[in-house]
Amino acid sequence: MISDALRQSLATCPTLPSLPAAVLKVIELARDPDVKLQPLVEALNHDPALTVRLISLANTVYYTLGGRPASTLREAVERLGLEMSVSLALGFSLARSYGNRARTKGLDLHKYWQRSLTSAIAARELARHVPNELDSDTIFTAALLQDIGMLALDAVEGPIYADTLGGNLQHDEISLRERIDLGADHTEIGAWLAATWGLSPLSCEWIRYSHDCPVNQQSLTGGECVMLSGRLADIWLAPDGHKTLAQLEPWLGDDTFRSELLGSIQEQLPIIAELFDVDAPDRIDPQQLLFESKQLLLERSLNLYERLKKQERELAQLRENNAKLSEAVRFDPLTRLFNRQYLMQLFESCFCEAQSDGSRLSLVFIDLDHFKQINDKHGHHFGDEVLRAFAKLLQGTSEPGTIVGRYGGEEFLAILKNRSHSEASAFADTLCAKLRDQPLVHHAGVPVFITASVGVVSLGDGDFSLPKEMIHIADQRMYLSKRQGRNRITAQ
Ligand SMILES: Nc1nc2c(ncn2[C@@H]2O[C@H](COP(=O)(O)OP(=O)(O)OP(=O)(O)O)[C@@H](O)[C@H]2O)c(=O)[nH]1
Repeated sequence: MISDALRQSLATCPTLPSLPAAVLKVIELARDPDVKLQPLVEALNHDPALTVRLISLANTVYYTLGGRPASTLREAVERLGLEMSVSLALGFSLARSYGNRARTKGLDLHKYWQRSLTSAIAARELARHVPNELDSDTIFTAALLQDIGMLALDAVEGPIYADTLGGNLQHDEISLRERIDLGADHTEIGAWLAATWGLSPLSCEWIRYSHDCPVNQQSLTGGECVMLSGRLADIWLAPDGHKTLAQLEPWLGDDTFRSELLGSIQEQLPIIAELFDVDAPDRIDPQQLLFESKQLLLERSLNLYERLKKQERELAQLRENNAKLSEAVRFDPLTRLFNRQYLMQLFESCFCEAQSDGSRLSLVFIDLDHFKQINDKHGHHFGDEVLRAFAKLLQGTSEPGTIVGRYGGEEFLAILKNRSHSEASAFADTLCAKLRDQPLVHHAGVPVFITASVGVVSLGDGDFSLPKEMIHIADQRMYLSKRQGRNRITAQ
């Protein structure tokens, strides 16, 4: 949005880009859909300089196409087409009134006109090359005037605008700086100016959105041809043209299309530039530029591929860490059985389930006997080995569905879902029998037998209202086994 203050300055600025009466008349006439050629030619005839230029443009190779040269303005306008004639009359008079010489500070007018003309040609050529039927002459006008707001800002804000433009900015960066420094960018001002001259609403809209990014990749609209035109012009005017070309890749079709497009823009540049008294931008080598832009895109996609691979590796690592973390949350690192915390969670849910559906539930509390002696006698490391061996035995003795885990140091729990008290006692018997029958481990080739004190409890043994009450009873029964001499099972 243009601020009121800026709008006021624009409205009263005496040096704002302006059009001679003849051109304003021509614009007004051209807006009439039934416009006749004669009054338009008459209006243009009031400006001899314009007349000469329009005739000379109509006689360039581009428009003559082998026919006889145009000698009158009428013939020239017929050949150029109405919209094109209006557009050129407009451009000529602006260039004439505003000059195009390079200045030391602020807007470089020569560069300005080079970009405007290149954009206009680029937009028109693009419109001609895309399959859609587009009004290439109106597109030419909008592209030619897309930066006209820069002339206006230069006239209104002189020194401030010179600072805004300082620092060798890219064109997109200029728009951004204008919005920051002046509250509006030159496309807004340009559209406003074009409207005051009576240009069609469509032309004003295309100027306003000329610096946006096109949405369609398959079939460009007129406005989108204008949007791409300034960027196409930058292929000639900004450094690293191949980078600009690479950025335009999504909209410019295949290599043949691109090569033809660049070739035809390049062909017309000197003709139009000469008419506007501007040096044509340095020639580019379309093939070389296409090659470099393809190389760049290839490099980028390789980099992208590398980055993708790196991200995939990071994701895999993250997943692995996550899995380790969730394992650490559930498992005891020494025995690989469930740890106490997770065991309690499981037991609580088994307890609640059994309470609610009346199913059976039993608990076996196991404490290895004289474990301190094992450590003291053979070392802590050997003690660890014993704990691992017992965990393996416990797991091997359990039926599928029995939950076993390490409750603490040398204490273990077995949760037997849907198992009666006698079934749990039988399980404890089998376990203790195994311990008695075979050595759990060997130390230096010598068999080491371990025994355990066990407590068994079932849900039906008491009026348990909390899971911890049942564990407490199992623990007490295990202690009873200890007190009664160890290596035994207490189930009552
Ligand atoms: N090697 C090893 N020892 C452990 C581990 N956790 C606990 N302990 C040891 O287990 C021993 C338990 O000793 P106590 O509580 O006195 O029990 P105990 O020697 O088995 O005697 P009773 O239970 O009365 O038969 C302590 O020496 C702890 O250091 C472990 O992860 N590895």
